[in-house]
Amino acid sequence: MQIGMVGLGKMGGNMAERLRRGGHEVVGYDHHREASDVGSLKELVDRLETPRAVWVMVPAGAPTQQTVDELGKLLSEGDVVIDGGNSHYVDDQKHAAELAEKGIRFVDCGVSGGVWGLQNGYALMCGGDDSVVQHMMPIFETLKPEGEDGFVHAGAVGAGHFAKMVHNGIEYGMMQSFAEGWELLEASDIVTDVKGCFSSWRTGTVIRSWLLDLLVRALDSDEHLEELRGYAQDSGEGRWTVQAAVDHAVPLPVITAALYARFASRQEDPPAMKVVAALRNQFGGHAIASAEGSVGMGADSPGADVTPPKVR
Ligand SMILES: NC(=O)c1ccc[n+]([C@@H]2O[C@H](COP(=O)([O-])OP(=O)(O)OC[C@H]3O[C@@H](n4cnc5c(N)ncnc54)[C@H](O)[C@@H]3O)[C@@H](O)[C@H]2O)c1
Ligand SMILES: O=C(O)[C@H](O)[C@@H](O)[C@H](O)[C@H](O)COP(=O)(O)O
Repeated sequence: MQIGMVGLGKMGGNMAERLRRGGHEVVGYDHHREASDVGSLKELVDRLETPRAVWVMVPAGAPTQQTVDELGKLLSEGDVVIDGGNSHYVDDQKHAAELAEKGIRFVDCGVSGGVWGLQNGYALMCGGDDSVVQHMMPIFETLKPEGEDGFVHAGAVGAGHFAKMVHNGIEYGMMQSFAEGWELLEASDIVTDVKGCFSSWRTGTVIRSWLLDLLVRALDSDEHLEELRGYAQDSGEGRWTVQAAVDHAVPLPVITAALYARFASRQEDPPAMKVVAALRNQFGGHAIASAEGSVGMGADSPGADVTPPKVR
């Protein structure tokens, strides 16, 4: 099958390669000219035979919106746009409606597998009409991992990215759980081979998993993660998962805590904890750490000369 790929970065570049290896013809376009087969989105569209199929694999938000807007002007009735980036499912519903005005069909496709997908295949979660999903099946079959699993047509437009969003929420919780277990083991004196524990858990245990394999891989190159800062970004999926949970009144304490742990990781000196320290000092005369780094009540500490209330 012939397909256009917009965005040839870590994901789109490897996906184009996997599709080519699978016998498909791929025309790639990226802002970075050296990675591209064509010089513009218009040229990409002109190179494809109708009905055309264009896979969008650029960052979610403005880059995806801009690409969908431009494709809406360039494509024709019967053509297909697939958004494989980590877009918010709410955006899918808007994009599908905009493209439908010209008879252009839309599929949202959550993609998982990261930079390992070229060799392992990409897990795919699709949303859209059955007819257009069936039409694109040769592409999905080549991208997905071998075997029966690794592909789902999750529902109507938006369902693919909704499923990917929840997948990523689970990913946040699992990673945070490994992280906390690792910190506790490192802090203890009892266990002297922390990496050995994680490595041994890869076989036979209840928690054996790909994330565990990847953690052991990271520890193999930096056993105590001394080369890293404890700083974690997020690109939206966790926030949207928590927002959807609020909308549906579904309690997600683990995923929410994992998201908040990332926010906390970016704070050098957490402002909220200043309030907690100030209040402990006010009511209990408890020690505070000064901005300069010393710890203590200080000569002018209110706790130093306050007579505590009598306990009845
Ligand atoms: N990296 C992952 O593990 C992973 C996994 C699944 C999904 N995703 C999603 O896939 C998408 C791409 O991720 P990535 O990791 O390949 O990012 P990336 O930054 O490696 O690549 C994005 C590419 O898109 C190009 N680009 C940006 N805007 C463009 C535009 N308007 N027109 C043409 N090209 C444009 C950039 O030049 C870049 O080469 C994102 O939505 C991301 O969230 C990433
Ligand atoms: O399933 C996957 O392949 C990953 O989840 C992938 O989608 C990507 O690595 C996330 O974009 C990271 O998301 P955060 O930046 O929110 O951690």
